[in-house]
Amino acid sequence: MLNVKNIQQYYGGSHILRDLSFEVPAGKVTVLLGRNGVGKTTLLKSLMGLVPIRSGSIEFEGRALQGLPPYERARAGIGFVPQGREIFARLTVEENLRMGLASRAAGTPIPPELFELFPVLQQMLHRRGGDLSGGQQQQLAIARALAAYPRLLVLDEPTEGIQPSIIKDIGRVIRRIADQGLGGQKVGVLLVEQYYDFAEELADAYLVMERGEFVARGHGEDMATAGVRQLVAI
Ligand SMILES: Nc1ncnc2c1ncn2[C@@H]1O[C@H](COP(=O)(O)OP(=O)(O)OP(=O)(O)O)[C@@H](O)[C@H]1O
Repeated sequence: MLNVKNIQQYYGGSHILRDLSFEVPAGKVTVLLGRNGVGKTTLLKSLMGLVPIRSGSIEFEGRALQGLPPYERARAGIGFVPQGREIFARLTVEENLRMGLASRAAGTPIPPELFELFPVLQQMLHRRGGDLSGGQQQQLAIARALAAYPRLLVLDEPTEGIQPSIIKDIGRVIRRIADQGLGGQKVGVLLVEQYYDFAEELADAYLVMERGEFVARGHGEDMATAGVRQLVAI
């Protein structure tokens, strides 16, 4: 469903993404691992149109996305959960979720499924985002991305700084979305993660990045035998 071919990206003179090609299939979790600063966030920002690529192609469901602004990529069916969550601290949980509906027709209700996935958000609907714990904010950021019923969910380190019980909840939600879809449609997941055990548990497929290049890739069940933990150990 997402088909990326030969993308190259530069920050000024620094060559950050070096000829990357990969696919993210529907109904599967594809995990991207790598140490700090290898280019994972830059890759996600390139997919979302937040930084320009120099060359290569990004196709989603057969449609070329390169050159389109971020809101059109969101409207095409891609939900993005950025690193650090970036929820609106002064808006309520409900208002944050409504922001996620901005690409849908006016008056579209918040999908009730979101509260099944994250019951805590129902309880906190009228609290300000900034008053939630870090883990609850992360759940809100994921729910906001899901509000528009994306067919591709892109997450940048959702476990960073989150307590273990909420990490488990987030893992269950990611698995459920990949297995059961959302709003009757299949969903592919692209997950950037540094927490190896979480990544291994969820991965149907994996990619390992070093200095802007993929140095290993394969099926999730082969991660242990392929020594991926050592490749990303700090
Ligand atoms: N706006 C920018 N301008 C110039 N260089 C940048 C910019 N953003 C990132 N870089 C550089 O690009 C490289 C890749 O950064 P990126 O944030 O994509 O890595 P990452 O793998 O996501 O790391 P982390 O896990 O720490 O977020 C790094 O060397 C970084 O210093």
